[in-house]
Amino acid sequence: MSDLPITAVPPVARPRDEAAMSRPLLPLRVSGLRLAADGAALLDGVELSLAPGGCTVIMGPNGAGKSLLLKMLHGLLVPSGGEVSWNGTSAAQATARQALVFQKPVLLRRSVAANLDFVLKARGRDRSRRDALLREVGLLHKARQPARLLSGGEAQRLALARALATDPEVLFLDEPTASLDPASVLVIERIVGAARDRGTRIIFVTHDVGQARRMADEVVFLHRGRVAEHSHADVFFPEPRSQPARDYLAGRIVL
Ligand SMILES: Nc1ncnc2c1ncn2[C@@H]1O[C@H](COP(=O)(O)OP(=O)(O)OP(=O)(O)O)[C@@H](O)[C@H]1O
Repeated sequence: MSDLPITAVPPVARPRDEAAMSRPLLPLRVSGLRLAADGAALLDGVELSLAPGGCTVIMGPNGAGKSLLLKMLHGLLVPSGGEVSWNGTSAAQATARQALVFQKPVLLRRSVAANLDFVLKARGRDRSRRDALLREVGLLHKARQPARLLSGGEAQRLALARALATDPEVLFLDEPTASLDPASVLVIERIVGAARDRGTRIIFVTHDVGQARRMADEVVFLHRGRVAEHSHADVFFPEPRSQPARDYLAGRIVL
């Protein structure tokens, strides 16, 4: 739990807005989004519109605000100003229809299978899907093994299966392959790509330019807490418009 002055959204029950629940979560509109701590703006004036479908990759140098933006879009942090609207639904109310996979997966100290059983039961999903999910991420043969014995790549695949078990409309990934070997990276990318092809909206933070090229339909480039560029991947990689993005892609230090 952070002791920093940023406010996490309290886990309180909110009244169900039935009309909002039946609408798809996209398009997303973010306007004037600001997050401040101790008087310093960590995100400022963030404007962003995301259409339904596809994969948006968020890139930018260390400390640009990528993880904070993801957490605010997912309704885990309260903005200091501005608005996040998922097709008229607030970020806090959209959380349960989304999933977030972190760089370091947090797994239950139970078997691989029990990690999925827990989520399927908690979300009222069909528990017979468990084996199909484990097969999809190549872990069916490890179903009875304690999750704590999984390798880093296997643990991340289980975290991804757990996220997909909730049938999220939006899947956020925050550097999910940062410590994995190249083969595991490609496995994760294949699973995420398949989810995208089934209609899950993907929002993916990565520093890996090769991965961004493979995954992105469009790129949001953050710099110093602001959106420096938001372009289609076919435009961003060959001809980035902003100087920070040009420097970043060229491997130059971006401050
Ligand atoms: N709870 C917090 N309170 C105050 N400042 C914070 C808090 N969390 C993050 N920050 C600061 O906000 C800035 C943006 O952090 P964030 O984690 O979003 O960066 P990032 O773009 O994801 O970076 P990286 O690529 O290094 O993961 C950083 O300067 C960080 O130190």
